[in-house]
Amino acid sequence: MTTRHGTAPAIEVAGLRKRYGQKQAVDGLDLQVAAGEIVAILGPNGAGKTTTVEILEGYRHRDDGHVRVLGEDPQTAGRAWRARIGVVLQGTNDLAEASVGELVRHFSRFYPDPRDPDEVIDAVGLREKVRVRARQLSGGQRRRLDVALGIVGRPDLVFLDEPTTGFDPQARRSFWDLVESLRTDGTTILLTTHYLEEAERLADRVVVVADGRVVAEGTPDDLGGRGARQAVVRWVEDGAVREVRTDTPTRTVAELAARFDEVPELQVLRPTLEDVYLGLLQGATAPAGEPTDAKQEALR
Ligand SMILES: Nc1ncnc2c1ncn2[C@@H]1O[C@H](COP(=O)(O)OP(=O)(O)OP(=O)(O)O)[C@@H](O)[C@H]1O
Repeated sequence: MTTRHGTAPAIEVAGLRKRYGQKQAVDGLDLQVAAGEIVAILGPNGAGKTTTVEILEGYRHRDDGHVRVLGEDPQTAGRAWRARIGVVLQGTNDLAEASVGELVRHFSRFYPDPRDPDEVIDAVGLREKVRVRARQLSGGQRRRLDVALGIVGRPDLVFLDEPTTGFDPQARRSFWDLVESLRTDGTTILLTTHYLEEAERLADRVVVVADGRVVAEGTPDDLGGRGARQAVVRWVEDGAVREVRTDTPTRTVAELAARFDEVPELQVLRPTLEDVYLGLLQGATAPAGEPTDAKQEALR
């Protein structure tokens, strides 16, 4: 992959481990992120996502494993390294008396080649709030400010830990546009999210973590063999639901179209990323819309 920072991986993690007391939060996690790539880490609550991200950001020490972020060990990396990293902290309350405009301008001064603070404020949709104090913002607006502070330094690598939690749908869409523009700039992004649609929309690659380990990874289209799954064509005939599982749904639909004027209640179902994700977590995957055995019996 050719980016403004060459071809060295942005993140390399092998055998990462972290324990809190009796809890093995990260248990042999491996991860590679190429420069310019957008990777989404998915996983249930408590899977070890935030712990991993905090270790990569240099905010938490690991017990074991190899970690390199932009070529350096985050535990020992210095200020020049930190200036290349964009961190979106979760709900910090420091500086809450300062206004949006003051904060973004203030943070921009810490970096050698910052983005224009006004452009960043526009990009996160806070233009109308530029004179409002941080503590007077709503939860979603506060989160957008956190994102602004994370990207104003024009970082090479941005960590986004659940960036759109608390966003309304419109704010989420404009945030996705913002991530797309960071992608165009060649920024590497590691994000964690519980929104499958967000991962599907933004990520080049999805990594599923459970119990502190990677259990699956792939592109959003191919995760868990999703692309190779058969489609289910379903329709109603003689008052009963009929369905066919097939690799060639277009042909099936064409055959049905030849028999009916309009195929009653025609549906073509593919497994969604959420179906595949939930299936992976259960250790067994099921195609979308696949009836349970009992329901299938009833359909026959
Ligand atoms: N500072 C801490 N002290 C003790 N245990 C912790 C600490 N931080 C996290 N844990 C535990 O480690 C495990 C992993 O937590 P982590 O926050 O990394 O998970 P997560 O995947 O980010 O979860 P979520 O989706 O809920 O944010 C959990 O069981 C959590 O309770």
